[in-house]
Amino acid sequence: MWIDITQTMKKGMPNWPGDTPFSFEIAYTKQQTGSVNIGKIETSLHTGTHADAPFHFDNNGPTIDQLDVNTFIGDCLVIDCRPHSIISAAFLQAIDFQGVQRILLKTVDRISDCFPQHIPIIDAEVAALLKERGVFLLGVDNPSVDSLTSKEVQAHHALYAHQIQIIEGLDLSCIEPGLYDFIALPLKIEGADGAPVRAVIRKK
Ligand SMILES: Nc1ccccc1C(=O)C[C@H](N)C(=O)O
Ligand SMILES: [Zn+2]
Ligand SMILES: [Zn+2]
Repeated sequence: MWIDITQTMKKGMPNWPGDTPFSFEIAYTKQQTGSVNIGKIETSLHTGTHADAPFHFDNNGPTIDQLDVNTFIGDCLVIDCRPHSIISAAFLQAIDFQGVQRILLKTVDRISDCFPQHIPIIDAEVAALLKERGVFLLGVDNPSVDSLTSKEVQAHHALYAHQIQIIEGLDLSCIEPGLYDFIALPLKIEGADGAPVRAVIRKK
């Protein structure tokens, strides 16, 4: 059984302060077209469950359409990080990744209806550890891998420097730690800095 770990995209969903909120409307009704309803959306590409492309924080980095789909399909390990406000390399060092190349960090019991005030930050040293263990995808149940006020976005840069792709805004509310199959494919938007994903996992 596949489990959906995607936030539902809807009006009023949590949004990065000042960024474009998500909206969806029927632009042309069935009555207007005489045949079909046609919806349209407007959204920041960093609202809800999404992948960051390196171009998000590096003008020379690849855009979302240029990332390898194989990164986003395969085994993953869900790790419980709940007591920690800083996710350090020392904490992750002790965890057996079981040869898995994608890890998802669960940092909250359930995701909130509101944009969080504080989120745990990921120590920039984590990137080197993950690289050493063969991990190439890091997913979090937060809007960012860096602090909400960071301008340097060190964790983003460190992860990119170690070829580790980022997924943010997962909903791991009812998910127990452990090994899963994972699929979270970003929409193929040319030149984009990120894209929504539909993220699903299945217990191994
Ligand atoms: N949406 C934004 C609007 C303005 C400034 C930053 C953002 C971000 O999303 C950055 C965040 N560091 C991120 O992890 O993607
Ligand atoms: Zn993002
Ligand atoms: Zn990000």
